[in-house]
Amino acid sequence: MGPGHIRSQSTHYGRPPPSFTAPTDWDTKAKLDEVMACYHKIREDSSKTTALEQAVPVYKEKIMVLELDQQRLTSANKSLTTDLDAMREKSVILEKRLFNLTTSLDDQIRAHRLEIDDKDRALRNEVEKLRRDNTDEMDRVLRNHRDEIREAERRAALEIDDKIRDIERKAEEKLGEERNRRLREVQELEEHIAKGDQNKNLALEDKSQEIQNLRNELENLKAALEKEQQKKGDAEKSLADLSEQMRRTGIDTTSTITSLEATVASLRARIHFLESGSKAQSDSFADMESRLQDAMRSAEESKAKLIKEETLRRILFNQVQELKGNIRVMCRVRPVPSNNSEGEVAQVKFPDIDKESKELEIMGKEEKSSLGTVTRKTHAFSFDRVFGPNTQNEEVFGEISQLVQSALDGYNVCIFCYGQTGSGKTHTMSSADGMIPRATHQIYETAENLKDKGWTYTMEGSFVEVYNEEIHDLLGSSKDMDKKKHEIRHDDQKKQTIVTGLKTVTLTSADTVESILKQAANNRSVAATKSNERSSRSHSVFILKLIGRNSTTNETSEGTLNLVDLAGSERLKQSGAEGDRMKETQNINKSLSCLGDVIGALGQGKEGAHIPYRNSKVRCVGQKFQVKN
Ligand SMILES: Nc1ncnc2c1ncn2[C@@H]1O[C@H](COP(=O)(O)OP(=O)(O)OP(=O)(O)O)[C@@H](O)[C@H]1O
Repeated sequence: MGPGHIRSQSTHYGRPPPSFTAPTDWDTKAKLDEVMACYHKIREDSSKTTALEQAVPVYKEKIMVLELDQQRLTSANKSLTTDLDAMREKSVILEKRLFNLTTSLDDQIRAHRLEIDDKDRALRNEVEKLRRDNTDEMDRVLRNHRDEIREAERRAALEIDDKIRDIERKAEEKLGEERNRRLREVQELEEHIAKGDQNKNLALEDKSQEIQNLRNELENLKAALEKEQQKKGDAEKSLADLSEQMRRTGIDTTSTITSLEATVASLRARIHFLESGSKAQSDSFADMESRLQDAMRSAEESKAKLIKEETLRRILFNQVQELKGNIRVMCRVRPVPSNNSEGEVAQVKFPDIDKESKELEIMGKEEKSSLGTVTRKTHAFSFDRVFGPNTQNEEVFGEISQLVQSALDGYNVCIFCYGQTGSGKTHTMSSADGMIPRATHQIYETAENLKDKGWTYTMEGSFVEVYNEEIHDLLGSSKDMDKKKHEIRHDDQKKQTIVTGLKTVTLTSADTVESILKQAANNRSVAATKSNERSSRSHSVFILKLIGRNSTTNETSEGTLNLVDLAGSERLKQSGAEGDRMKETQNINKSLSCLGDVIGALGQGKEGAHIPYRNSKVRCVGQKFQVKN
C-alpha cells in the first residue's frame, strides 16, 4: 500500500465479529481455537496501526511541499494573468490593425476586381471582335472556296457533259451505222424477197398464160379434128351411098369414079394430115404439161423460201427495233392556237430539225443584270425524236408504225401519250387520223398481206378508263360505267395480266375500230356529266390483242398493242384544286409518278430487278406489256 492511500480498518472489540457464530454446544477446543484466532487478528491489526502512525509525518511533509508548490503556482498564475491581460490588450490592438488592414485589403481587392472585370470585358470585346473578324474572314474564304468548288464543279460538269455527249454521239453514230446497216439489210432482203416474189409471180403468170393459150389451141385443134372426122365420116358415108346408088342404078362412068376416088384420096390425105397434126399437138401439150409441173414446183419452192425469209425478216426487223431501244421517248410540240388565250408563249428552238430531229431547246425568261444586259437561259433537252408544231399525225405515225408491226410479230408494245392538259394527247391518239385508227388500219393491211405467207390473225379490242384509281369499261354499258367493279389479275407464269369483267370486241374490219372509239367517247361523255372534264382527268387504255397462226409453218404469235392516253399532269399548288378536284389531281399525279418509277426501273434494264407495277392501276393494266419488252 503506497502513501496517501490510507484504508481505515475497523476493529470489533466490543461485540463479536459478524462471522462469529455461537456454538450450540460447549466445546473447549473449539473455543480455544476461536480465542487464538481472535488473538492473531488483534495482533495483526495492531501492527497495521503502527505502520499508519509512521506514515503520518511523511504525509505531513508531502502536504507542506504541496502547499509550497501551490504558493509558487499561485504567484506564477498571477504573473501569467498579468501577461494574459497585457496580451489581450495587445490582441485588441492587433485585431484593430487587422480589421483596418482587412478593410483596406477588401477595398484593394474590390478595386482590383473592378480592374480585372474591365480588363476581362475589354478582352472579351477584343476576342469577340477577333472572332467576328475571323468569322468574316472564314466566311469570305469559304465563299471563295465554294465559288471555286462551284466553278470547278461547273467546269468538271461541262467537261463530263462534253465527254458524255461525245461518248453518246460516238455511241449514237455507231448505233446509227449499225441501225442503218441492219435497216439496209432488212430493206435489201425485203426488196430481194419482193423482187423474187414479183419475178416468180410474173413467170408464173406467163406460164399460166402460155398454158392457157396452148389449152385454147388444143381445144381449137380438137374441135377442128372433130369437124374433119365428122367431114370424113360424112364423105365415107356419101361415098358408100354413092357406090350403093351406082351399084343400084348400074351407071358406071369412069370419070365419075375417078373424080370420086380423087375426092376420097384427098379426104384421106386431109384426115392423115389432121391425125399427124393432132399427134404433134399432143406432144407439144405433154411438153407444156411437164413444163407447167416444173413451174408449179419451182413456185412452191419459192413460196417455201418466201415463208422462211419472212421468219428471218421478222427476227431482223425486231432486232432493229431493239437496237433502236425498247423504251423510246419522243416529244411533240403543239402549235400555238390562232386565238391564243393561254398567256405568254414559250420560245422553243429545234436545233437539229433538218438532221436527226432529236434536240429541243426552251428559252427561259429574260433576266436583266445590274449592268442592264438582258440574258436568257437555254434549257436543252434530248429525245429519241422531236416533232415540231407543223408535224402532222401522219409523220408521227411514221415513227410508231414500226412498233405496230412488232405487235403483229408477237411483241407486246405499249405507247403512252403524256403531257399537260391541253397539250394534244387526245389529238395525237384518238382523233380521226390519230394513232389508234392509223394503227388498226395498218394492222389490217399488214395482216391481209401476211395471208399470202400463211398467216391468219384474230384481233380482240378492249378499252378501259382509269379514273381516281378505279377501272371502268368504256365498251360496256354506260349504265354500269361507275357501278361495275373490275380487278386486275396477274398470271406470272403466263406473263399475262387480265382485267376482270371487261367487254372484249372481236375486230372483223378496220371500221369496227371507229365504232369502238365512238362508243368509248359516248360512254365517257355520259360519265362526264357527273364530273366535269372527266376525260381530261382520267387515263384511257386501248388494248388490241393480236393472235396469229401460220398454217404453213405451224408458228403462232400473240402480241398486244396498248395505246394509252394519260390524264393531263397538273401542278397541285398552281391549279389551286380543292375537294374532289384535289383528290383527282392527287390520284393523277400519284399514278404518273408511279409510271415514271416503272419506266425508270425498266430503263435500267436490270435482270430480275423489282419493277413497282402494283403502285398504281394504270401501271398494273400495262404490266404485261412491259414484262416482255
Ligand atoms: N398538233 C396539233 N395540231 C393542231 N391542233 C392541235 C394539236 N395538238 C392539239 N391540238 C388542239 O388543241 C386542243 C387540245 O388538245 P387535246 O384535247 O388533244 O389535249 P389533251 O392533251 O388531250 O388535253 P386533256 O389532258 O385535257 O385531255 C384541241 O382542240 C386540239 O385539236
